[in-house]
Amino acid sequence: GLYLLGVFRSQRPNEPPLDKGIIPWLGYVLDFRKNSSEFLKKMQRKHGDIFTVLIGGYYFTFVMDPFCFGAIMKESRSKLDFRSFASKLVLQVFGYKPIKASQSTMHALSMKHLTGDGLNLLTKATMGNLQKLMFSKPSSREEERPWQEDSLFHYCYNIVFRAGYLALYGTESHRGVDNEEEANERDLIHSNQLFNEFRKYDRLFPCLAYSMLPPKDKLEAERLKRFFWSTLSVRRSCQKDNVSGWISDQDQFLAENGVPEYMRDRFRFMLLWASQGNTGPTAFWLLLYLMKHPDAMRAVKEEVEKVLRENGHEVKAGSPPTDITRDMLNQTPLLDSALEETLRLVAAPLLVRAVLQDMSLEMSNGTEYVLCKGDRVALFPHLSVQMDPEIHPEPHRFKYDRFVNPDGTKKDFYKDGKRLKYFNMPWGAGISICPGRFFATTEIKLFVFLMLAHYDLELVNGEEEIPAIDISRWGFGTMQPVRDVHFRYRRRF
Ligand code: HEM
Repeated sequence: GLYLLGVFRSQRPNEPPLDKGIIPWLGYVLDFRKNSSEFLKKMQRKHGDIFTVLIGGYYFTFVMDPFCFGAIMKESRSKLDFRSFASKLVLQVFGYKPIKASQSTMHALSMKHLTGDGLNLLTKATMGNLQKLMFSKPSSREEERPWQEDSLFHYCYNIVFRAGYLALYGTESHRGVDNEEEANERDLIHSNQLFNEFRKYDRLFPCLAYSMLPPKDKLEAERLKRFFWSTLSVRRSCQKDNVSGWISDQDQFLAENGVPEYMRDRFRFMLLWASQGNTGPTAFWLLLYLMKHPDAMRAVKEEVEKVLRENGHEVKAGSPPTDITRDMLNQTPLLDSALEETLRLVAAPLLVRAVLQDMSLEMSNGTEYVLCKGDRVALFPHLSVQMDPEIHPEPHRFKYDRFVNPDGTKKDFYKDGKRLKYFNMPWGAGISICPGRFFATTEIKLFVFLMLAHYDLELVNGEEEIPAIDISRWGFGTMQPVRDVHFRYRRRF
C-alpha cells in the first residue's frame, strides 16, 4: 500500500527533479486541477525545464524545453506510447473502447478524407451549410439593413458547429420529406437542438475528464452520452444523405473488424467531440480579436476583398452569398497569420505519452536525463512555447501579422539564437497530431470570409474588455471565455 502511495519513490541519479507534493498518492492533483498553467509555471520556476510531479497516482515528467520536443514526438512507439493514456480518457468520457489494431488504418482514413480531394468535398459541403445557416432568413428590403444583436461566442460556436456537423454527419434525406426546403428546414432545427445538448456536455467536460462531477451532474452527463449515442447512431445515419467518407469509411472499418454497433455509435460521439469542440471557439476568438484591433480588421478585410475581387466575386447589394473555394482560401497570408496568432493565444492542449521503457532524453544545454518506465511524459506548449516572451515578444498581445513576413512568406522563430521547429503547437505534433487541422482551418476561414464579406460587425460596447479564459479548461484544446460578448451585425450592402 505504501509503495502504491508513492512513499518510497525518490529521485535517482540522472532522473529529473522529483516533486511529490505533500498528499500521498494524490500529490499535486488539486493544484493542477485548479489552474494547470499557474501550477506548471510555479514548478518551472522551482525546478527548471524538466521535472517530475505526482498527480493522482501517476508520475508526470513535464518537459518545458522546446528543443527536446522533436525527440519526444519522434520517439518510437515501443518507448513512448500515446494510446494508453488517450484510451483511458476516451473510455471515461465517451464510453468508447478503442480496438488495438485499428490505429494506422484509422489515421490513413482521416488523411484520405480530411486532406486533398476529400477536403475539397468537405469544403464544398461546409460552404453550402454555412450559406444555409447564415443567410437562410430572407433579407429585408435592400434599403433597410437593420442591425441584429447576438452573443458572439454563442453565434460563432453555433454556426461553425452546425456547418461542420452537417458536412460530416450528413443531411436529411429528401426522399423522406416532400421537398428540399423542408429537408433543409429540418437540418437547421435538428442541428440547433444537437448544438444545445453539445454545449451542456461541453460545460461538464473538464470535471468529467477529471472524474470530479458531483452526483447530479454525473446523471446529466450519462443522459447526454446516451442522447448522443442514439442521435448519432449507425442506424439513424443510414437514413441520411451526404454522410462524409470520414465518418462512413471509419465506421465500415470498425464493423469489418467486429466492433459491435453500440460501440460504433459511441465512436461517432467521440468524433463529434474531436471535430466540433475547438473550431467554433477558435472562430469566436479570431473575430473578437479582429474587432478589438481595428488595424488587424482593416488589413484582413482588405485581403478578403482583394481575393474576392480577383476571383470575380464582387459583393454588392442583392448578391447571393459568395461561393468561396479552397483555391481562394490559399491566397490569404494575413488571415492565416491572424488565425495562427489566435491559436497561439487560446489553444492549450496537454500532450501526454506513457513511458514503456526507461529512456534517456538530452536537453538543449546538453544535460541528459532518464525517463522512467511507467511514468508519463507531458508537454504543455501553451506555456513553454506559445507564451514564451523570448520566442514571441509581448506574448499577451494579439499581433495579427506575427507569423507572416511583409512579402507573404512565413516567419521563422528563434530561442537562444537557434531556429525553432516547434514555435506554435495548437494541433499537437508527431503521430497524434490533429488529423483535422486542414479542415478546421478551412471551416474557420470560410466562416470569417463570409462574415467579413457580407456583414458590418461591431461590439455593442466598444470599450468591452477581452473576457478572461476559463481556467478549468487548460489542457483540453481551445480555451473558452468566462463570459460572452455582445456584438451586432448587418448586411454591408
Ligand atoms: C481549431 C480546431 C482544432 C484544434 C485546435 C484541434 C486540436 C487537436 C489536438 C491538440 C489533438 C490531440 C493531439 C495530441 O494529443 O497529440 C487533436 C486530435 C484529434 N483531432 Fe483535432 N483539433 C481541431 C479540429 C479538428 C477537426 C475539425 C477534426 C476532424 C474533422 C479533428 C479531428 C481530430 C481527431 C480525430 C483527433 C484524434 C487523433 C488521434 O487520436 O490520433 N480535429 N486535435
